[in-house]
Amino acid sequence: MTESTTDTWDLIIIGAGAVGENVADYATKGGLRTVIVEAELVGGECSYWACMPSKALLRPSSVLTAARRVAGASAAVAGDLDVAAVLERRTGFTSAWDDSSQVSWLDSAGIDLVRGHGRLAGERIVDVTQPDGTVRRLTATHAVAVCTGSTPTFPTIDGLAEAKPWTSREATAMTEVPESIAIVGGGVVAAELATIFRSLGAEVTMIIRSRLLGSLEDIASDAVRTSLEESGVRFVSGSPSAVTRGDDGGVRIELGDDAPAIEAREILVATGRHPATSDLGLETVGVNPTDLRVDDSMRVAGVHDDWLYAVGDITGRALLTHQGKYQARAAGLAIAARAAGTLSSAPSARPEPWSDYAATADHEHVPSVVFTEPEVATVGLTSRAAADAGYPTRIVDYDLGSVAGAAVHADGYAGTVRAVIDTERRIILGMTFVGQDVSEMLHAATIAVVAQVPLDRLWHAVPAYPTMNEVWLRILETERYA
Ligand SMILES: Cc1cc2nc3c(=O)[nH]c(=O)nc-3n(C[C@H](O)[C@H](O)[C@H](O)COP(=O)(O)OP(=O)(O)OC[C@H]3O[C@@H](n4cnc5c(N)ncnc54)[C@H](O)[C@@H]3O)c2cc1C
Ligand SMILES: NC(=O)c1ccc[n+]([C@@H]2O[C@H](COP(=O)([O-])OP(=O)(O)OC[C@H]3O[C@@H](n4cnc5c(N)ncnc54)[C@H](O)[C@@H]3O)[C@@H](O)[C@H]2O)c1
Repeated sequence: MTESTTDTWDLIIIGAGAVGENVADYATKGGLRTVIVEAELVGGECSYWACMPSKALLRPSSVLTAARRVAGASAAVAGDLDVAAVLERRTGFTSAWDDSSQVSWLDSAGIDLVRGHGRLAGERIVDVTQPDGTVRRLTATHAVAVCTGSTPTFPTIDGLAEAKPWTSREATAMTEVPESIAIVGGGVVAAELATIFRSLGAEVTMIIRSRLLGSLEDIASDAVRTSLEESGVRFVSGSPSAVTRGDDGGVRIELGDDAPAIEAREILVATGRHPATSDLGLETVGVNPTDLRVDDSMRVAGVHDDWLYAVGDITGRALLTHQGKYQARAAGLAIAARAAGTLSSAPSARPEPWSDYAATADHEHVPSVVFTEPEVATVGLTSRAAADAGYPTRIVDYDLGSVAGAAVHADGYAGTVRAVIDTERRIILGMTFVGQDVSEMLHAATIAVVAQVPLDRLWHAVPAYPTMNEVWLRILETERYA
């Protein structure tokens, strides 16, 4: 990539994760001259330490499990996973933590790159501390977008920092599988990594202080916990009070209250993430780093002249790559349209909901997949969230295993589908699918939920036989007749 000599652009973006890249792409297509500032690798967390390597590590064991569930195929897979090959395939997905191909993409998309740590230093000004220590001042004529992601949250536990705990970064980049690992936390990161470590042969202990995957429907969290337990994962209730790393290199974790201590080779902390707003200079432009608020075009509230945007994990709205990229499309288009004068820049002018300039679906229409065994695919509101929001609801559950397509898919297929129905408007507010390979069934539900397709029209969306999607018909029949 050729080094740019200018220091002024229409739009400056801090953070070249998937989200920053998409803001840049859409704004550039809208005619803006755009630069992106990146402190580590272009591509961000998802490409190198999150979505891609974790899913690459999970896939081999799902394929093996799937083959073992089909008589006739199972005999052909007598062996175990080839751990070295699994790790090597993972490394391929991260391009061995080399971002050259993503840098080439920036170049081809006409987006400039400045490497270094970016900090706001006043209105539309970003100071970049470059790898050689020099500071380069960049100025934006229209807008700055902060897309710096999120960082792991560490609980206060005596000795934790000294014990050098793993986070999802060390886990997804591991070169050897530890013989045992204790995982603190019961969210998505913990559940997916427990699945990975167990499938690769580690002894796994999960230390959870509340229900596993507690934000999901109980049908999902119960199924994943049962499956992890059946695979040999040990569950311990509580939260660590102290951790020490011994001379043998292993860790000892105290839980307090006379509970027996846990010993393992490594401790992995997966207790949530928080917006990466520290050392970003937000306070120089009057924004409290712990209270960053955006409208649906991702414009930061309370900034003089309304030139600052925040997009992706940094907003804490939905810590998911696809949702951050969706916000990025809205923000990139809104920034370009405001620069062109085709969209109002007035602080009071909120973008029209469901327009190109608004990330409206963030509020009640977010899809996500937990890639455990079984998989959990969800969109929209859970039954609890729908009730809390005051919607009149009915829950309709259906046994996915009793659908003909599922019986063909895997012998003894086990799974459940839950629809949360708004009984007044007769639309689906949320859906949860639990079972093998349900991730690929999610998008039909996303369309139904986002488009608010009436149940009586969904009746005419005929699922092909014999596929697992026939569960849609069963859900609608149950809603009508049961
Ligand atoms: C283990 C794990 C697995 C996940 N799996 C999935 C999944 O399967 N599907 C899914 O949708 N989501 C998944 N996620 C969530 C997903 O990774 C995030 O939602 C996504 O990466 C957020 O993108 P982002 O661009 O906002 O932030 P990031 O990807 O974190 O990018 C931010 C970028 O900003 C840079 N940066 C930060 N501060 C500065 C600064 N001051 N100056 C310059 N550069 C800076 C960083 O180096 C980084 O490159 C997973 C997360 C984890 C932890
Ligand atoms: N497949 C995916 O899409 C995927 C995969 C991984 C991560 N993510 C995203 O990353 C985000 C972060 O995930 P996460 O799992 O790190 O966070 P989380 O907020 O989902 O879960 C944190 C867990 O840690 C527990 N916890 C917190 N403090 C604790 C303590 N002191 N002791 C014991 N337990 C404690 C909480 O009870 C909770 O179970 C998620 O919101 C998710 O959107 C998505």
